[in-house]
Amino acid sequence: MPDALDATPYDALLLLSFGGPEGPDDVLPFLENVTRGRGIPKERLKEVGQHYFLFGGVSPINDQNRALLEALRKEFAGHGLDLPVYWGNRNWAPYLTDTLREMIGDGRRRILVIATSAYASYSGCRQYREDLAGALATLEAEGLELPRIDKLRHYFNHPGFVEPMIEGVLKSLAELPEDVRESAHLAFTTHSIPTSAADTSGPVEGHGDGGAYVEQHLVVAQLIADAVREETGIEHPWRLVYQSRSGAPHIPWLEPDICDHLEELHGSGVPAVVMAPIGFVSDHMEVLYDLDTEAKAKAEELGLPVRRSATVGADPRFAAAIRELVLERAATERGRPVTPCALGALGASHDLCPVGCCPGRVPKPAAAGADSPYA
Ligand SMILES: CC1=C(CCC(=O)O)c2cc3nc(cc4[nH]c(cc5[nH]c(cc1n2)c(C)c5CCC(=O)O)c(CCC(=O)O)c4C)C(CCC(=O)O)=C3C
Ligand SMILES: [Fe+2]
Repeated sequence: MPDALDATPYDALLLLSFGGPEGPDDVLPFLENVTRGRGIPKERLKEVGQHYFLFGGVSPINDQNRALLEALRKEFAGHGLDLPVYWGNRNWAPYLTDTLREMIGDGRRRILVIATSAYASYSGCRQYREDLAGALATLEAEGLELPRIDKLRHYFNHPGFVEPMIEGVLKSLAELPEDVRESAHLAFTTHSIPTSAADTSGPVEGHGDGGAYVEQHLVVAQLIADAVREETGIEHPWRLVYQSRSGAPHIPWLEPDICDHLEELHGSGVPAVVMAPIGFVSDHMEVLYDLDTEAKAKAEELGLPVRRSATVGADPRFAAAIRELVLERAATERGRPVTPCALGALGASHDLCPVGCCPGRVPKPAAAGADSPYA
């Protein structure tokens, strides 16, 4: 089975992430990088800066990515897969452009990218592809010969992403006081985005009514709720809710917010809630602040027992899923027949984002899609 070890034509994997500050002096420059040109109110920025200062100015996302890198290298080595793994970020060091420059220097010509974002949307997909294009433009201007870059498909419905979250929800349920456990609700949370961005997420055919973003999250929520019912015999009511809203208040974003949802559940007599952050790949600031600090404070104020379930982080099953996704895509690129692995109703997502997928407000070049100006 030589295929099992063969990532040809790829000669490197690039873990592409958001980035985050590593100390107090990094916080404001980081926030400026994130929000450049997108009209986020100053008050919101100051407020978000406080979230970071509360944690010593250090975002947990970098250590999460270091752990995932280590898990990936171990997973690849353990399976005899000789594929170097690099790491670059959109908004903080190690910056994507610097990592790509290093990769070119190391002779990498066919790079496969895995983004730490599992779902379709402008913020979760095209923006990563735009930053890839921006980095390629910079390196081209430096006279470097550009590598070819592909991006792995969305993996929200891959068992290696979903199964650790099922286990996490079961664990959180088990941690709730016994007398409220059976009646607990599940609140699946993800990053709120403007409804206009949600409606245009994914390929053009699926636009409208929350688009691929909401549809994909609903599939994951249903998969987890079904698995929990199978395991416990209890049908816990659930809802997809949102967190981390920013932007001007008059622009509609996806709702309800997790804190409003907790209030509503408490008001209608629900005795306990498990918050499951299915929209995120690791326990970064949106999870540690928006859920573990803010939403838990709201729950405490209400006297509502809540637990927050785990994200996949560097779970070995997630590392194995990434190895499988790499080999699957490599085989596809070699023209081999592949049965892509995916759970639930939607099936495997596209390998190549089609033209018009997850458009931004302002058209910009994006790499690793059908509309890429690069090879
Ligand atoms: C869909 C989505 C994901 C999930 C997919 C993915 O993971 O990529 C995500 C992840 C993240 N978002 C993060 C941080 C921030 N996001 C912001 C702002 C925004 N996010 C948005 C969307 C998303 N964001 C949007 C529509 C905005 C508004 C303006 C804009 O379009 O830019 C702002 C500005 C201040 C604020 O308004 O909150 C910050 C600081 C961090 C790092 C956390 C850490 O440091 O540990 C991570 C992983
Ligand atoms: Fe964000």
